[in-house]
Formats: sequence, structure tokens, C-alpha cells
Amino acid sequence: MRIGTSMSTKRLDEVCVNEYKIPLIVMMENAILSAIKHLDMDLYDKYIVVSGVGNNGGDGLGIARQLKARGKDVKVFVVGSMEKITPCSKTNLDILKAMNISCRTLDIKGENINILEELKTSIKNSDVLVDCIFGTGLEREVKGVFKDIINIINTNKNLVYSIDVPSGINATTGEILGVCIKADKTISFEFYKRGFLKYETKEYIGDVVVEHVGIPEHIIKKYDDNEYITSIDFVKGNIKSKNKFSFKNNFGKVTIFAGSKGFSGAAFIASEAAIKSGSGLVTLVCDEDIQDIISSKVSEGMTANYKEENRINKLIETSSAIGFGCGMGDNKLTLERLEYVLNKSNCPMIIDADGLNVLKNNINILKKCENRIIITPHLGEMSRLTGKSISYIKENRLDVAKEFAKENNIIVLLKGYETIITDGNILYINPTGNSAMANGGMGDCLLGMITSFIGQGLEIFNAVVCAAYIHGYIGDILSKKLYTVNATQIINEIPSIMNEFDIEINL
Ligand SMILES: NC(=O)C1=CN([C@@H]2O[C@H](COP(=O)(O)OP(=O)(O)OC[C@H]3O[C@@H](n4cnc5c(N)ncnc54)[C@H](O)[C@@H]3O)[C@@H](O)[C@H]2O)[C@@H](O)CC1
Ligand SMILES: [K+]
Repeated sequence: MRIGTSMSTKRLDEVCVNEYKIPLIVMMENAILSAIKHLDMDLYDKYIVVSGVGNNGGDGLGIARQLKARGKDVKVFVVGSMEKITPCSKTNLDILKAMNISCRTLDIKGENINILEELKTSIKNSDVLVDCIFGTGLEREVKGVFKDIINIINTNKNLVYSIDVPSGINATTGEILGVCIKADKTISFEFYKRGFLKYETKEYIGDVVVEHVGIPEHIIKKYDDNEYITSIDFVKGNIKSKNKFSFKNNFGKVTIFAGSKGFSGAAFIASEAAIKSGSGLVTLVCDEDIQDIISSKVSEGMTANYKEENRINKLIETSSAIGFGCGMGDNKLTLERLEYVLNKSNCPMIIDADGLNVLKNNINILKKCENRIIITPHLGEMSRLTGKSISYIKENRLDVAKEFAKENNIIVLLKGYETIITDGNILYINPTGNSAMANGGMGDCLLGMITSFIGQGLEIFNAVVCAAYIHGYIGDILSKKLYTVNATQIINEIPSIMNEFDIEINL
């Protein structure tokens, strides 16, 4: 699913109208017809449509017409200066009038008290309110009669379905411009709006569906922003095709540097996750004093300790992917080991946890490793790496991750609700995962999965996107029956879920 901004919508509209000669009224009618499919007409009969005078309002007027044509009871309220009404909205308003569908008009300059009372009563007597006051054209603080109407709707509503965006939200930034409709469902056009990704907007957007307005796929592709929400089809497609045609017999040889005294669990989880994700050969490199404990637990993997220099050198040279950092300790030794492995290796390297902590103020050591480093920080680690505050990163996480990836020529997987994966150019948002998974060891498990997928020969960026998706997908399935989901439970499910995905890694 594509992510887009107000600008993306505007640009597409212009291209369609000017270059491809698709009249806007045609796209609006497509939008209307695709929106009404989601208005639960089999459940409800009484609708109220509240429209503005922009094209979002036009969508609403057309929706009212289509609802009426299907025998529904519809009341329409239009708010705004009538001299500003867009041509397509005017056309739809004229059709409504010709059909004798009554429209109450709230002019911003007029005295509206009686109509506001009427609106309140109509809302109470209806099943569903369709919100078409503002769409992607909202550009300033919502005031006056618009504010009054939104407050009345939020206070008196039964169900509210917002068209394109809940009125009051900046579709690009997610900023609430003073007041905003609290939608139960948002039926958005062409793009999942970038603003919806801001955590604070979740209480306004409700369930989001994205519908098409009939713009040919190749046009959208040409003008999209390279920002997407990962779909299950993307995951299936990527993992399957890579293995089917390119790496069928190559399961990869991976090395994981992890664990230290008191942190053997991290090393175990990362290695076991790589094994269960289908790697052919997994070797864990750890401190000598935890090697025996881990060897006894990781029966299908091998272990090495830091004293075995020649063996480690050979592992680094021959690995198809290296995972580094879980439970190693935030200290000078870890930094030295990181530099050593970075210098000696040529394969993709995934750095997490203490591997990231020691990179603070040393990020330049990644510069010489062009295009083969993946970092997987959570917000705190990202804050230490970038020097930016956690609250700033939270507010601007897409741009912070993108800029950091671009500056350092790396792939960044920024963990959190709706994890981000970006190489600075393309960005994917991971829609899977849940709060039942918020416990120790999850990051180690993800590191093992990413290392394994890359080691098996998947394209690096796609491997990270797929690993994040499957990791969260398993968590989502388990959380339906478990209050908390831990890393070991995820690991145990990897083979069966991969099978369910029809992923051919183990063929
Ligand atoms: N390609 C697409 O995705 C399509 C989008 N359509 C619809 O078109 C919408 C965009 O239409 P518009 O660009 O006309 O924008 P809007 O319909 O969002 O509204 C713009 C109008 O609101 C006014 N306005 C902006 N901020 C205000 C504020 N704070 N207080 C009072 N008035 C304010 C503007 O002056 C303008 O008159 C989309 O959201 C979508 O619903 C469809 O109709 C056609 C195809
Ligand atoms: K709206």
C-alpha cells in the first residue's frame, strides 16, 4: 500500500487532468463509488452527510446522491462560502437540487444557530455521519462555524465515517489543526496518508481503508513517493521468487557475534532465530565463559569464542551475513570487536543493541562499508546515535530514519509501533506486531531472522522488510491466545508460519 501526502494527491490530480485528460469529475465519481462500498449499507438506513465546499465536499455530495439512489434516508449539510465552491462540487450540488434532495447550507458569515440545532438533531436521528468537510486541502487552523460543527459531531455522533481524511487533520504531517473529527472509519483515496503514521492521530482515524479512484497504476507508480506499507503479498512475492529462481540450494552461512557473561540469553535467541529461519549453517561467536552453556542449548548451531582468532577470521571471510551486538556489553572491547569485524568482512552486517551503543560518537566507522550495513535501533538507541531527543524522533521518525540512512549509506530499521525500514530513498512501514511482544529478547530474535534471510540470499533491503513483517505477523497470531508473547515462542513458530506463507526457503 502506498503512503502519500497532500502534495502527492494534488500532483496526481494535476497529472491526470492535464497530461492524461481524465476529467476531475470522473475521478470524483470513481472516488464516490469506491467510498460507498464501505458505508455498511446492509447494516444502516439513515445517513447524514456533512460537506465542505472543496472537492472533499464534492465527494460527500456525490455520496449523498448514491445513497439516495439506493433507497437510503439522507440528510445533507454544506458548510463554507458558496462563492468558493469548486466546479466539481457545484456540479454535484446542482444534481442534488435537481433531484430534490434537501441541502441545508451553513454560510460562514451567516447566522447559523438554528441550522446547528437542526444538525444536532439530525445527527442524533441518523445511524451514520459521513464526514466530507475537509480533505487534503486543509491548510490552516480550523475556526468559527467549522470548529463548532466538528465539536457538535464529536459530541453527538453515532458512527462517523470520514472520507479521505478525518476533517481537521493535516494529511501530510498528522498535525491536528485545532479540532478534528474522531472517525470510526476513514475511507482514504489512493494513499495511506503520511500524517496517519503520527502516533497522536490514531484516536482520530479509526480503521483505515484505502480505495482507488481509477488512476492507472503506471501513472501512480511514476509519481509515488517511494513510501509504502508492507503487504503480505510483498513478503510472499519477494521471499518466494528469490529462492525459487536464484538461491534454491543455497541456505547461507551466517555468523552471529552476541552474548557475554549474564547475557547468554541474547546470544541463544539470536542464533536460534537464525537457525529456525532456515539458515544452512549458524555459528555463534561469544565469550569463552558462556560458550558451554550456549552450546548445550543451541544444538543445531556451532559456537566459537574470541580466543579462536583464525577460526573467527575464516568465519568472517566466508559468511554470507553477520549479525552483531546483542548482549555484548556497552564497552571498549565491543567497539574494538565491531571495528575488527567491519574491517575484515565484505558481507552484509546487521548491527543491534550494544553494537549500536558503541557506535555513538563513532558512526564514521560505518562510512567505508558502503551499502552493506543494517542497523536496528529502538527509539532510545536512535536518540543516542543521532544526538536527537526521543520526543523529536517520535514526532519525526520517518524523516529522521530516512536522513540518517541516507547520510551514512546504510539501511535503518527503526523499531516501535509501525517499525520503519528505509535506505534513505525507499521507506516501508511494517504493519505487523503488537504490544504483547514488548519484552526482552524480541530484538535479538529479529536480528537472527534478518541475518538469516540476508544470508540465504534475499535482496538485502527486502530481506529486512520481510523479516520485520514475519516477526510481527507471528506475534499477532500468538497474541490472539497469549497475554504476553516472548521471543522463544516466536522462534518456535517460525518454521510453521514460513510454511504457511509458502516460503520456499527450506526446499
Ligand atoms: N486524486 C484523488 O485522490 C482525488 C481526490 N478527491 C478529493 O479531493 C479532496 C481534495 O480537495 P481540495 O483540494 O478541494 O481540498 P478540500 O476539499 O480538502 O478543501 C479545500 C477547501 O477548504 C478551504 N479550507 C482549507 N483550510 C481551511 C480551514 N482551516 N478553514 C476553512 N476552510 C479551509 C480551502 O480554502 C478550500 O476551499 C481530497 O481530499 C479528496 O477527498 C476526489 O474528489 C477526486 C480524486
Ligand atoms: K473528510
